Amino acid sequence: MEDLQLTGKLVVLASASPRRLEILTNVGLRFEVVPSWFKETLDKRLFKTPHEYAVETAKQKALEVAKRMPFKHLKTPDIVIGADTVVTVDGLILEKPVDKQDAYRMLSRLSGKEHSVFTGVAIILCHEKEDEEIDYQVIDFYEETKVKFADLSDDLLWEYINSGEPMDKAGGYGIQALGGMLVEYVHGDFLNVVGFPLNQFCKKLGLIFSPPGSLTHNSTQTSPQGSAVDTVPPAEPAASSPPGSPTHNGPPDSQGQNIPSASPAHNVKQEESGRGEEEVPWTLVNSLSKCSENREAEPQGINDPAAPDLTSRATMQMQNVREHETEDSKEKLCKMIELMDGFKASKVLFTASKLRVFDVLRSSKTGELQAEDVAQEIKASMKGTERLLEACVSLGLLQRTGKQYANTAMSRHFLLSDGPLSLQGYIQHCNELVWPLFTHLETAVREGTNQHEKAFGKTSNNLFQDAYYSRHEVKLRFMKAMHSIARVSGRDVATAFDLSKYKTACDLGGCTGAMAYEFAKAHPGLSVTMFDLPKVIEMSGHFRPHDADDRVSFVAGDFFKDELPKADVYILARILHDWSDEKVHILLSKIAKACSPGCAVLVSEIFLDEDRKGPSRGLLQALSMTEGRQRSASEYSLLLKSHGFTAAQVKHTHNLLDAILCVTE
Ligand SMILES: O=c1[nH]cc([C@@H]2O[C@H](COP(=O)(O)OP(=O)(O)OP(=O)(O)O)[C@@H](O)[C@H]2O)c(=O)[nH]1
Repeated sequence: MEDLQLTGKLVVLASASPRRLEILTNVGLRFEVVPSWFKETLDKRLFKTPHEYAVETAKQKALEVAKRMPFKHLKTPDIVIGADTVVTVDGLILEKPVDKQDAYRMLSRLSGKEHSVFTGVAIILCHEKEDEEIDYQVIDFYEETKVKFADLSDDLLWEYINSGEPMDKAGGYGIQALGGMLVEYVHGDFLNVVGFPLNQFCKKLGLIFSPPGSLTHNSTQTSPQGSAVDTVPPAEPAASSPPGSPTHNGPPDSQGQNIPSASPAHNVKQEESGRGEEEVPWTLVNSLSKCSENREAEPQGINDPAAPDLTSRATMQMQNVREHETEDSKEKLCKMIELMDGFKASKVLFTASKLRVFDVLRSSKTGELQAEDVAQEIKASMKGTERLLEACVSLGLLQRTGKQYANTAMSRHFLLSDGPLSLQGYIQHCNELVWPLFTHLETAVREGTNQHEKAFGKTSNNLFQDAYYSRHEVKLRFMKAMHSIARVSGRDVATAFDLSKYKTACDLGGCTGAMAYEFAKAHPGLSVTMFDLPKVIEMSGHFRPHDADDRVSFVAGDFFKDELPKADVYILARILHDWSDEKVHILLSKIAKACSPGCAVLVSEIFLDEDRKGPSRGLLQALSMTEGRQRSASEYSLLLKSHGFTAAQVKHTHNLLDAILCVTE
């Protein structure tokens, strides 16, 4: 851990893939996610091999983010990671299917055959120079994994396609989930198929960042798979470029290039978000990088002399099947236990948050405390505190070394009350408002009504006027909840679409203004008016950021009754789900009247899958709704279309809220 050379560096994953996020989070890498806007449209015919295509796409994805961040996010990353996964079969490169028919074409081509999965990875090291220009060093590599599919009937394929799983996956399947059922064998790195070759990535990181002395820097490292280092001139546009184009100073995947040592060239930056320590198990990473030359010795499968003979392979396969079946039923049992205990886990999180356990641990000198010190700080019993802390450890909210408890990276990220991405406001809302409503779920289901009266002893005809904004402390709590959601999801929503042609925006029901500030930050040419009830506006000052942008202004009014401020783009973030279709029509018709041709409406909500089978976050939320309903992207698109807003672009942000943008003709 002391060896860390990533300490204080801003590491960015230039990917919207939730799998890549999970793989890298699981190993303790601390990073920000900035999905790339690079369109995967490189001309495949220009590449001699599929892996060159994947590597170049990965590189362009990462470079686009590395070059955008200093302007759009006003900070320069130190390291940007991009990746691209493709499947190759019959000389074709398969990416993500565009629709169900495309998924069918892909999967029926894969049926009964072995195919290759290539993931290209690019690691961009950004060096700020004295003249404020930035140097980009590119280290890229790829990994190949062979996968064999069983013979698949059309019925099975369609059942699988209708599950919705294939749509955002290279080759149209997800090996980590239902798609695993289609697979006979995998030769090579499993995580490479899932979208990120973790093992080789760690080796590369080890070579780049291992501390001086433990490895020789700038010596020639031979990589088992293609690995190249380029330096990209700072003025290079992030446009698509085939191999050999000016972004390359060397061949696209020539082997045996130098791996630069990034550590000496980097200024260590300490960011407010607490990127002070890294939790990557560096000893492991360093040993992996040292082992990389031994890779060829691993048994590769059927043609490998080191592989077991046929008889023992058959026995092993039978054992695998049995183990798989037992594993499968164990997995189901685990899922059941998780569901049964889910409410306890939520309540542990709520209680630890309410008692300020995470803040208390952070405030201690060393960042760690023993149970008795925590008990004293939170004014609770020793026995109860110890149980709570242990439960938190089991849930990944805390970590314990000996008797000392400390926050995990996840808690530091989301659970400190003053963190930029703090979810405390929303957690408190869940504890104080949603939890009591859910204790009456059975009656809510029987009666089809919201249980506000049962839970809080008050009838509410208008949830906002009668419940959320009736008392000062309840209003503040509700505003804090909305604030934390807007802070966590705001940047992804604000950057979901190119809004550069618009000059003014109006965030309707924007509550504390957090979303409006994110839009202003993301779009330097945009002025944003935040429009909400007078009762809300009078308290929005509590939430004003220190560096508040004066392009954001606040106007009080009721969007159902009052005239709307004029704007080129109307933002409805987390608004429409609260209302019936009838009320949504009233609001949209008011917006349509205020709009001139070319104006846009951006709706940000949890989008239900088209078959309404998920995401469960949206469907669970619906259970405590009053007159509103959760909708899919196409339902929102239809509502908007009926008021003349067409040409819908949908963005699944993989954050708390998705977004759809529609424009008037
Ligand atoms: O078995 C699996 N195979 C592939 C995947 C997922 O498929 C996609 C591949 O697409 P791509 O590399 O273009 O990445 P995107 O999702 O578009 O995200 P970027 O923003 O990085 O371009 C990838 O998500 C794999 O994880 C899978 O899940 N299982």
